[in-house]
Amino acid sequence: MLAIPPVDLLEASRDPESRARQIELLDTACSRTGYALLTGHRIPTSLLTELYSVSRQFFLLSDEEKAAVRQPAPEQVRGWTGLGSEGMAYSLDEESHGDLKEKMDIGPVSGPTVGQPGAGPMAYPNLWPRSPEGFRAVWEDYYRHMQRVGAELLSLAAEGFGLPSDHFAPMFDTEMSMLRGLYFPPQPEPPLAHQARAGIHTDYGAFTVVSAESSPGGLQVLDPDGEWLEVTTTPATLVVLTGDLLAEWTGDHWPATLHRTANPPRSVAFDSSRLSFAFYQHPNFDVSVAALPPFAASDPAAVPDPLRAGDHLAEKYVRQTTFGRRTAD
Ligand SMILES: O=C(O)CCC(=O)C(=O)O
Ligand SMILES: [Fe+2]
Repeated sequence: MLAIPPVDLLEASRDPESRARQIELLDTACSRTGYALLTGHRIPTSLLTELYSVSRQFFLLSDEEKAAVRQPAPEQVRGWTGLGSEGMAYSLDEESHGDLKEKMDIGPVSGPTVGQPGAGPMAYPNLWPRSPEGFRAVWEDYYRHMQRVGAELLSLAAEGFGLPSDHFAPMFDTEMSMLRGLYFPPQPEPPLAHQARAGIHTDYGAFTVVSAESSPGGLQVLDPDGEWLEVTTTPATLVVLTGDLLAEWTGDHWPATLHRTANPPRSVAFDSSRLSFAFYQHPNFDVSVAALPPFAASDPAAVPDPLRAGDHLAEKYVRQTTFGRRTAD
């Protein structure tokens, strides 16, 4: 398959013709390969350097120190969990051993969802580590950039679907997006059978925007022929994946991307660690998600019940964090 050029957000803001070209690239990438590379995102290199630096320092603290910000409950997706604590594949009802990763999650950094349980089970306040210094400021700054990049992607998507540029904006005005830092440590011992750095899954929201180191044992997507394709990541070339809600909105014109994080080859596994940052773009808790007009079935009997975004997200996260349970209790 021919490589699809990256979507360039600077080009998309240049003039109508350049914008149309970027919209077409996004549509081709999302519909054919399930992911797009993204440049022109205007995230300062210095911020990316700081993000990787404070995050590596955090993950290299002892487990006792990191436990001060441990995730409090399965449906409260905030804070740190250690190696083997969750299994992404359980979100698809696939059994696996726990993923060989540590993770740290934050949600919105400002706005009405922060700390308001009434806004849904995922609207919990963030948990901030005391060390390293500067962690919170850097993560908040990066989160805001991700919100902006995510909003720009939704505008391009809407225009590509023949809808007004701001079609999605009201559905994201109290969004519940999430930023997850992932640390995949070296593997001195061989993994168990069916144990990956992150098991096979689709992401649950709208777009996922990933920045990651290009070390061995990285992101792979399943292509339509059933082949696992390596996705080349670097901190500054972002990777955009389409999640479950975009698949619903587009009637699978943009299928939710099946992906996983592979283990490093044994020959380099002893000293091969990897950092990755996934921003999961989630709408407001109570948004009803159904096929948009260009994709809606013409036969009313074929129209499925709309999905409530918050219910879908909460259910998936609980399965992922409890190795398959469907409710938090
Ligand atoms: O390893 C990565 O870069 C992405 C991991 C992933 O897909 C996820 O945690 O949702
Ligand atoms: Fe993912």
